[in-house]
Amino acid sequence: MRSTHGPEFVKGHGTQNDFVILPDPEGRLELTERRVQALCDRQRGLGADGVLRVVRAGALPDSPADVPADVWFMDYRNADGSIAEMCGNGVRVFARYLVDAGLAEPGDLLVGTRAGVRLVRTHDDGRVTVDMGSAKIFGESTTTVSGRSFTGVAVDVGNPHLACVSDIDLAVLDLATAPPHDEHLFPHGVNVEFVRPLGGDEVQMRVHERGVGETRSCGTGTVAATVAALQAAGTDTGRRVVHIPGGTVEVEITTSGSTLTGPAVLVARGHLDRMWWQHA
Ligand SMILES: N[C@@H](CCC[C@H](N)C(=O)O)C(=O)O
Repeated sequence: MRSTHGPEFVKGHGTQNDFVILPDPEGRLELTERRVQALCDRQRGLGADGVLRVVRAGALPDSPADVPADVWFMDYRNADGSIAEMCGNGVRVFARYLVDAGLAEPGDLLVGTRAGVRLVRTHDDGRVTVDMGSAKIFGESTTTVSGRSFTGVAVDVGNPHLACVSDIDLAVLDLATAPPHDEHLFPHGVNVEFVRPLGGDEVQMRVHERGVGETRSCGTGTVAATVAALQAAGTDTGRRVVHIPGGTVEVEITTSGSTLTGPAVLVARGHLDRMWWQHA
């Protein structure tokens, strides 16, 4: 009987921001927009917020010049098939996969992304810390959700964010559709965070992700939310514990950069059906 096995996959999540991981060291998979959409579809596919292809940087024709060829590269795609520069929850899950698969030693390792190389540290308790680089404010903007208008800061975390701090009950927001954004400030779209300070160093956040919709967590979004919450508190460095619908992460902003710490979980592994993959 002919094998029905198609490409190998692993399913994982970081605070319930979930991913299909596709090991493809030599970059042989034809990962089209339609295939990414099919994989992420929660009815006709495996279901996920995004896809993480595991490929050597040197095997990817469009990998950034500053990523060494032998580094494992996180080729990240949103559920709608679009490419994004960076994914903070994805990097943690990606690192967990590398260690689990024996492709990297536990502890410190490097991951290539379209936003540059990131230093990642896996911990024995299942958490992973990512050096997220410097998160830069590049403007101020507004959006409207559920008839309420919000002002926020535009933050570059490798990818673009609008992080809006307010005291309103986040549960009342309808994030079923994308909040409108300023096309001039965000010509390639934007991830939008709604952030509520809870007192002390804790904040609550909900997010609408570019190319996905509302997700239960967004790692780069939690960094943007922390930058915005710190600014609202009159400072530009510090730490925040960010509560998202899918769990809790910790973010630290320093004068030179930022770190994100949170869980990374591998859930299942298997093979896609060969016929399904061919027709996806
Ligand atoms: N979920 C991610 C962000 C994924 C990319 C984002 N949707 C974009 O298009 O920029 C995270 O954890 O950071």
